[in-house]
Amino acid sequence: MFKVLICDPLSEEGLKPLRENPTSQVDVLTNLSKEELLDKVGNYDALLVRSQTTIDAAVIHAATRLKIIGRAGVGVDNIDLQAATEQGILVVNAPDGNTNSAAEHSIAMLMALARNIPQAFHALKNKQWDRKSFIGVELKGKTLGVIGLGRIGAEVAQRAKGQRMKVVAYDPFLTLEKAEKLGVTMGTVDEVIQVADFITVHTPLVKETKHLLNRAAFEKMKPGVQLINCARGGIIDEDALYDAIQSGKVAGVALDVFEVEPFVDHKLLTLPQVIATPHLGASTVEAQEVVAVDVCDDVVRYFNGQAVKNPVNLSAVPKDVLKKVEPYLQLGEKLGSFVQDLANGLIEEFRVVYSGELQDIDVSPITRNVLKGFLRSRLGESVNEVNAKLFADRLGITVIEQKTSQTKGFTSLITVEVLTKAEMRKVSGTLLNGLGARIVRVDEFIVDVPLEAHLVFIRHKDQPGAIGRVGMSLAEERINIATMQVGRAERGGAAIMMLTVDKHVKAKSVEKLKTLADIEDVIAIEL
Ligand SMILES: NC(=O)C1=CN([C@@H]2O[C@H](COP(=O)(O)OP(=O)(O)OC[C@H]3O[C@@H](n4cnc5c(N)ncnc54)[C@H](O)[C@@H]3O)[C@@H](O)[C@H]2O)C=CC1
Ligand SMILES: O=C(O)C(=O)COP(=O)(O)O
Repeated sequence: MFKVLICDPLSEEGLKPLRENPTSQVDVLTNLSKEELLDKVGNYDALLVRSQTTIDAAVIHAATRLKIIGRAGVGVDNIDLQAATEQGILVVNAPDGNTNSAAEHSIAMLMALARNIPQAFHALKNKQWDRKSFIGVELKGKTLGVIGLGRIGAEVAQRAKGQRMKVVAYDPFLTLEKAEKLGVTMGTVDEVIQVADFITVHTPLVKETKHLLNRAAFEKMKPGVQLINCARGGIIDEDALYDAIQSGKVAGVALDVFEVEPFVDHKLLTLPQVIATPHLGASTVEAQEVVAVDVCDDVVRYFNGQAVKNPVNLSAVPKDVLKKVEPYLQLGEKLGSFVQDLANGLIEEFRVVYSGELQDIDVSPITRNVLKGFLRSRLGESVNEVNAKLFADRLGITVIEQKTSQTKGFTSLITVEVLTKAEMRKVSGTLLNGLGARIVRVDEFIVDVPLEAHLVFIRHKDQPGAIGRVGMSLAEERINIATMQVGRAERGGAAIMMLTVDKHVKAKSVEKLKTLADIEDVIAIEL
């Protein structure tokens, strides 16, 4: 059973994946004060929010059993991602569900701004039939500057072209190919703001975009420019904006987002040139349903042990790739755990080699699981796929992911190699059709062993009686052998036994096995 706390209003329809999941308990507690949130968050495994609840480091530190934070929307600037990652908390969002709604809202704001619709309506409500004060401008033939041409920016650009506007855009991460496909002219931020009649921003709020439109930027803009911000408060410097409106440089502004939200009183709203909505870009029935379904789906996937679709603090993997790597996640974790039991001493290098059908796809989710399995045995349960790489970095372990065309006859093969000052240990595994996860090689020995809970790895001399003595010794401890594989490098030389047994082999039984003639090393492995 996992407990989910929902802190901001989410679509009830969208909560179905969670409500229908028999192993989840959902508590909807909106409008909690910071103190109440700090007090309650420690009881939950999952936390779902929109933009209103701030998940800062204090909340994360109080969230001692939290495993996943779901942001039912795009922007994660209200979540301390660094603190979440360090604590091994996965953050997921819903990046696609509200694109259309946010783009439509931006266009609605653009048109309302150009034709003074809110101001005119307000006058009418105040019983004034005033046609002179609200003469607008046409969009046709005007230039729209789009800053940030991602999902929403691109949709806005396309719609603006439908209004016969010219579109120029700035986005440092956009390929020319995509810009060409959208039929948009790209430029630097200065080039864009110098030619635009209307400017709309669609970037995330990050260090680089904080006050991107500041006093210096306003000076470069055309006199009478109009601005739209349906992305994040803080991309436009509100104090500089206020002054630019007062000076007449900026003729109109449409704002859906603000530097501090929520508020009831804002100095920008005292100006007649400013129209505004209270962060409504994503507030449609359709968007809310989809974003809630998307985060709830990911939460359920997470607790079912499946890879999530929209991770924020892990690299995202496309759906078709996820489908291919998913069956290997558990194999990866078990191989990591296995090789940890084999290797002694300070680890210098940790290499995961992929071949066969894994050769051409993004295997990073598997590598994270291998590393998690490996580090968990050393550092405990606090290690997970979210923070495994961070822990490896801190331990000075170099993690290398490698691909090779050498399949050794398997459809796919994962080999984990661990290099310490003293030795190099390696183990290879695969998924065999109908037989599940198998270990197929340990160091230089070929084996075929199911990856089961209790394993015993024995190095011995290839001499008559060695196998029998091991069997007898385990029988005396009432440990039943389920399967046994024997391999040797050469007749009479170094050899190994790989046993799967029905119960945990305790340290004293391992020590007893080590005293037997021709037995060189014994390792009990728990997966
Ligand atoms: N008002 C509302 O209710 C909503 C607001 N949003 C906000 O809209 C923004 C954009 O969302 P999406 O388009 O879905 O995100 P996205 O990630 O698809 O697009 C963001 C774009 O900004 C670009 N970018 C990043 N740094 C930049 C920089 N320094 N200068 C210029 N461009 C830069 C990226 O390359 C990317 O193309 C986010 O801040 C999001 O939080 C999203 C949905 C609803
Ligand atoms: O998705 C986003 O980034 C938004 O800004 C939407 O915010 P909301 O979920 O409506 O509080």
